[in-house]
Amino acid sequence: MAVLLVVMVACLLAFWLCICFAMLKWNEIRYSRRKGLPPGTMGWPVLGQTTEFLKHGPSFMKKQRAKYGSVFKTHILGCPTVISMDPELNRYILMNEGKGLVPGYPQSMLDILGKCNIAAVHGAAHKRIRGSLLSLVGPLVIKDECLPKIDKFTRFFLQNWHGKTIDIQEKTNEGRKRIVQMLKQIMEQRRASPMPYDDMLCRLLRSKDSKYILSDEEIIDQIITILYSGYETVSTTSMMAVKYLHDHPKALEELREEHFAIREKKKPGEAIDWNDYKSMSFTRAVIFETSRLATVVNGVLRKTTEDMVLNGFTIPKGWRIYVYTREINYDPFLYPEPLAFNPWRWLDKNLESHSYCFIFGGGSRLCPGKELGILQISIFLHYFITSYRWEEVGRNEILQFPRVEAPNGLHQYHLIIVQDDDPSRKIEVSDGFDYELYNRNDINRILGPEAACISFKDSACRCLDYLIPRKKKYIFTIVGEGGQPDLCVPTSVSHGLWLNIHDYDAPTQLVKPLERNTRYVDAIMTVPKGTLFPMCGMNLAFVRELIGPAMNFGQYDNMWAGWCMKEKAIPFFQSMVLPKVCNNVEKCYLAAAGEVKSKLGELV
Ligand code: HEM
Repeated sequence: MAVLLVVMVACLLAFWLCICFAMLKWNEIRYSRRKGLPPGTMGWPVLGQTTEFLKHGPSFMKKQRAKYGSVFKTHILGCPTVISMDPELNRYILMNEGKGLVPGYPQSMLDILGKCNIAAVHGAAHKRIRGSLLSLVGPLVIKDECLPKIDKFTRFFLQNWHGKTIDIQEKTNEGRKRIVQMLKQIMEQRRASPMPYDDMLCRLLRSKDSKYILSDEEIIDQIITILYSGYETVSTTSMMAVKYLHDHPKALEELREEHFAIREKKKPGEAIDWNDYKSMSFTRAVIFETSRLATVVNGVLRKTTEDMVLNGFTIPKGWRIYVYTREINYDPFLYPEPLAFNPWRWLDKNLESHSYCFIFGGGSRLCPGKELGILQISIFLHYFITSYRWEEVGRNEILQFPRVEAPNGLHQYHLIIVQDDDPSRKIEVSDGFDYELYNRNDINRILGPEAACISFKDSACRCLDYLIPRKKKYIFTIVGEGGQPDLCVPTSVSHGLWLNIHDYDAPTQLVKPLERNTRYVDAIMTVPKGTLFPMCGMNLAFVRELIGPAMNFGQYDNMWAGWCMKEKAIPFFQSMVLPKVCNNVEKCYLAAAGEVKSKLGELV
């Protein structure tokens, strides 16, 4: 019987492998009928290599380049695509739009930005929309109109950041429909109002230049494009600049000198003017180095409108070309020691304008918001570094692909603070912590009649933490005046032993996460898997996923109140019957732990 089963499984596996192989082969043959295509593989039918591309990003690109050279074919994001990592060809494509090339951005992006947006149009329509956009954000306008507003806004925005944890790259995700509706309403109000508003929308509505009079639909798409294109690039570059400056004190020191020199010439509260901005040469260098090293834009997309011969390969009509410019940012010939953050290299002005600097694109689609973006980041850095010293909280993960992102913002902790004394007293928590505060009244309200399981005569109220469902992998409990649990090595449970541990209060612990006592007492104890280990719930850290609901604290008041609370847990314990073989305490514990894990696991 077992042999038959093995044979059947092997046959099924072989059949499945044959199908996969046939599908891959069929997809390759389908495309190989076309002559002159670049080398490369098209992956699976329909899906192509999208999964590998999105999962591995830059390393996928490098691997393919090692196999096939700087120009190769693939199938990503629903479209047959030629990827060019060849600087010369990239430059040619950017400079020669119109000769069989148009923007090739995915439909999903065009759906957000609208069919009149700048990336959806080409030829004369592109010239007109781009001209209108430059009349809003071009260098002349930003000097006279944008700078004073950006200065005022940034000063206001940066007020009261003292002691706070800030997510500079805060995420916003508004649906197009809502924005369109809002813009339509505002446009109606503006038209009906005699008030002279002084902003981009108003200038679009009352454009005096007949070349740039846009329809309502075009105005809406133009505004959404500005919001979309200018938001993420500027916020991500600002976030990364703050990160790099934090990691490179010499660069920060030089930047501070530049900005304090500007402030010294000014009265307190006086705004930045154009000359001040123009004197910020090291700031500009920091912004360029940040954009290069972080590579906020990996490349741009184009589409062929006819069969084209590029670098000796024929690219069929309708194929996408991913002009992948990321690698050029790390070219050691252009940027010696390319992985080092070295803003000083940009003080040589020729670097900004060299032929292969594609940080802001190139050719007829060179970023029209380039100077506006640099101005916004410069003003932000000015007020930020002249007003604050800052500390990075924890070791934050930075994702590089498909977009540069700090997925957890600049927070590391989410605090559940349980106040166990008089609930009429209000605990003051400093600004900037990501926290929830509960007192006895809150616990009574949340748990209703079952709140009795949390005693306020002792310290059991801290166990409320475990009852609040959330998807955190680690739980740390720190008692007000207590020690410091430590999860700096892979650990399932770590317990503050109150031995030579800093006697900090909890908030101090949080702001000094790296401060550790080196005089550890050699008191390591190995607890075998599956053994019940009684311990106190204070100053404890554990991996929630690993420990599960079988966590049990030795003292009565530290018993995990969750056991009593969950409606499912009560009947479970009432009806639990252990097998007869459990004839000693240890066997009973183990059997009970097994039952808990299998039947109450879902409660974690
Ligand atoms: C650090 C900041 C920025 C970076 C790194 C950046 C980068 C780029 C790049 C690489 C392109 C070329 C796209 C292509 O060729 O298809 C581009 C185009 C564009 N950018 Fe920016 N950008 C930044 C800031 C801004 C800002 C603040 C705005 C706001 C107005 C803006 C608006 C646009 C628009 C509308 C286009 C399309 C131009 C066209 O198709 O003619 N960008 N940007």
